[in-house]
Amino acid sequence: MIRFEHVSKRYADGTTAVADLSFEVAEGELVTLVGPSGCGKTTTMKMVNRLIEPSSGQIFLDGEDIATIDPVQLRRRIGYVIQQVGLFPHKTVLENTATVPHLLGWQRGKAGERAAELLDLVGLDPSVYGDRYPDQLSGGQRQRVGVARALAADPPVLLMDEPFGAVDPVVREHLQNEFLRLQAQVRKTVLFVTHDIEEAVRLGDRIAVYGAGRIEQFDAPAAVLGSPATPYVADFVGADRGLKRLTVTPIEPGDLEQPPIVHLTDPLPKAAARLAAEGARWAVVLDDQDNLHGWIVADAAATASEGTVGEHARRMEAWLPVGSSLKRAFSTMLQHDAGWIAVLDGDRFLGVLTPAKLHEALRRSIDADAQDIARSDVELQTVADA
Ligand SMILES: Nc1ncnc2c1ncn2[C@@H]1O[C@H](COP(=O)(O)OP(=O)(O)OP(=O)(O)O)[C@@H](O)[C@H]1O
Repeated sequence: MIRFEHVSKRYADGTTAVADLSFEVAEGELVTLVGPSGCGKTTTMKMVNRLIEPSSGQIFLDGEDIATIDPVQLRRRIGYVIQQVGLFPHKTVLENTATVPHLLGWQRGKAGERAAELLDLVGLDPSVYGDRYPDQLSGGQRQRVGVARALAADPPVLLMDEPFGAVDPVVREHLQNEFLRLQAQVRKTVLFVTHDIEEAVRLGDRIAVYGAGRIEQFDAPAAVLGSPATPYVADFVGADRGLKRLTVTPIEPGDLEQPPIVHLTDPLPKAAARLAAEGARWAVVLDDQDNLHGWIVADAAATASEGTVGEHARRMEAWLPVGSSLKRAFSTMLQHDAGWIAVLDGDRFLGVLTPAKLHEALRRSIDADAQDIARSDVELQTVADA
């Protein structure tokens, strides 16, 4: 969808911002460009919508050399979101969102409808926020309007330059998650600039790690974290790779423990006997449809001689869908101050993740990586020997 072929940019003062870049972003793929300040990320991005012209090389959009496309026409095919958002202060949120459809000459009503639809999509109720002005919004809400505006004319490509850079870490994580959900729906081809490796790992289908003016590694997040291509990447990714692996390692059914299970309608003595027989201190409580309700502790079950489990069960709020990252599991545990969390497949209870199991899963993931690295070393050695 977007292809760079030997692209370089030298500014008038002699600064080489990027040199000989070649890479490709597939349709519907989200590629993050990550690297320290001044390494050429923004220059790369601005060459795609021709805010900056390359000194040499070619960039193709859907097979077409963008140098041959009129810049105004080109920019209509490309949504652009920047950190400063750049909303018009004297226009309402709805008018701001409808900017591009207006420029494209859409009927007023149609443009307004589209803008409202987009605001809804980014989680802003148009009936609440549509008539507000940008200074009546929080920083996070302004960023959402920026994303809605970039998507309004339904461009196939989205360029995002540190779009969540100016908000605090909690709002940032929120916006990242919302954006991932949104991207799963709209499947745009996205180039996303960030200097934050965590953000790059969380959002990117693939990551381009920039050194000074060049890409040091272009790979899937797990590969960048697990087998950095150069010492520079290893250094940039950081020494705490184990922690970062939390982000890319999913909870798998095999990671889960199976505690005793009782049902809401079970008589208490029966549940108590079950717990005693298994030597368990607590059991998971399911409802009649086998959906998660909560848990019951052995003491509560043993001291009451009548009634049902439902009368003594506690609700369980700490749960996650299977496949969620270990990082989410960890933060859910902390947030609920829970010693374990329930893992579900849809509504179906699969088992529980405990801190010990979480640690095991993390170890497994790091070890698998180490083996991968060892294997690729061996392969390189074999090639060198041949
Ligand atoms: N108009 C310009 N004239 C001269 N040099 C420039 C110009 N714009 C950028 N540069 C230089 O080109 C290099 C790459 O800049 P660029 O903005 O692409 O980096 P970046 O990776 O996006 O950095 P940051 O994360 O700080 O935004 C830097 O050394 C910068 O100083």
